[in-house]
Amino acid sequence: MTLDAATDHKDISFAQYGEYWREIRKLAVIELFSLKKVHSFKNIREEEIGFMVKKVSQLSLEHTPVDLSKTFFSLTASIICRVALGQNFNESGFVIEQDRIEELVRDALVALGTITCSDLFPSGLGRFLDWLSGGHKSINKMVEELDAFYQHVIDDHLKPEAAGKKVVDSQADIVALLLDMMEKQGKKDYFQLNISNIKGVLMDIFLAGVDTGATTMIWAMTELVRNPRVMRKAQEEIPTTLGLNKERITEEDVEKVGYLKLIIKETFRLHPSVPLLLPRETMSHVKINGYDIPRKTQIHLNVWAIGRDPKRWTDPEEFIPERFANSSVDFRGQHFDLLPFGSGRRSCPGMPMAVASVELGLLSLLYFFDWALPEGMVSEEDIDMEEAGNLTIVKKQPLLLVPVRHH
Ligand code: HEM
Repeated sequence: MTLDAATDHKDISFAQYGEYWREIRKLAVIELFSLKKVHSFKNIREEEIGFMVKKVSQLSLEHTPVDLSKTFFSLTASIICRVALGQNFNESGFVIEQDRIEELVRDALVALGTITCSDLFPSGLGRFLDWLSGGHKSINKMVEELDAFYQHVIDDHLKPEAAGKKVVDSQADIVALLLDMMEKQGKKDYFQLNISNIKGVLMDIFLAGVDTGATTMIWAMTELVRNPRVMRKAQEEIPTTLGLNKERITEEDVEKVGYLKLIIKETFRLHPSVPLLLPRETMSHVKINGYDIPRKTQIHLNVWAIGRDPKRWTDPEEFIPERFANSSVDFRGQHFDLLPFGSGRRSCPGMPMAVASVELGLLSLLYFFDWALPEGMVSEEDIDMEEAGNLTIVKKQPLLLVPVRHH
């Protein structure tokens, strides 16, 4: 389900539908993803990353490899659960296991990225073939489970005792904000935010926010261990800038460490987590590079290939963060050579939130630990770089590294 699917209003016209969608997106961008809002969740990010460092520290005593893929997924799922739902995995009474949420998010993304028979044959034939293959059953089951989870969280927010947690509190979570918007909305005839819309927005935030952030951190750490020169340079700069006596890293610290920002840009270039962005549809006939593209053609933009295009980048397959040192190229949607968050009206509204978590997460792991290859792996070249997925691209094999706490 996407924001588009968040409306039950089946009897509205195409124009009204567009207007309806724009309203939800506008609300989301202004109310949920503004810089002020992102800043208000700073404590949550810092606290969750503190928990992650603590867990990795405990594991470092055993001198055994840590599954960083799992660690990063748990981190982003915990942050999104707190920011969006006000649900803290570290507190008791959580209605669904953290592992199960991660599993559902992964399965839902695979299902969304899979071309079904109904996509190819939108008539009854496609639906019949899907029914025969049984694929729709598992998707329905997954959506039902997530739906029940969101409903539970919404019911919790509607309880009288939750009233104190309302939006007066600058840290109110996204469900509280959406319920507040619903309560205060005016009476436009076709745009009425309802509970289904709220679940749709939550579904979008979950599917868009958990996997992408984790994937970016996994690839960044993978590239760092595969490129010891870059890792050394980062690990020299960090203590020189921040000193050695910090008990925890804050978002203010991130601003002081310039090389880390270049590393993250380089990771976005080589490993954009949504390699084909979201599909677009042409509104009218257009000609691009001499090719005729008819109206209503679905378009996929391959930002993965653009990031590796030798006409645009020197040594495109190499991980060289310095290429951005004296360059104005940025990933915020203005430079078409680097589009990990897309561009234009459908670009990622969660970008500031995502970048804040990725920077802080990586900086904390680099500040407190050195990272060694697991036993049996002789050189960095042994690290598997195979990619998997469809809508989002993950590292196929989990990233296993041994943390060595250095201060
Ligand atoms: C490093 C992490 C992230 C990356 C690389 C990323 C990337 C993207 C991309 C490429 C798109 C499609 C843009 C387009 O087609 O032009 C997108 C959409 C979206 N992202 Fe992100 N994203 C990240 C994190 C997040 C987070 C943390 C959230 C929410 C908290 C989020 C919320 C969304 C939403 C709601 C959409 C759909 C917007 C729409 O339908 O118009 N993203 N993201």
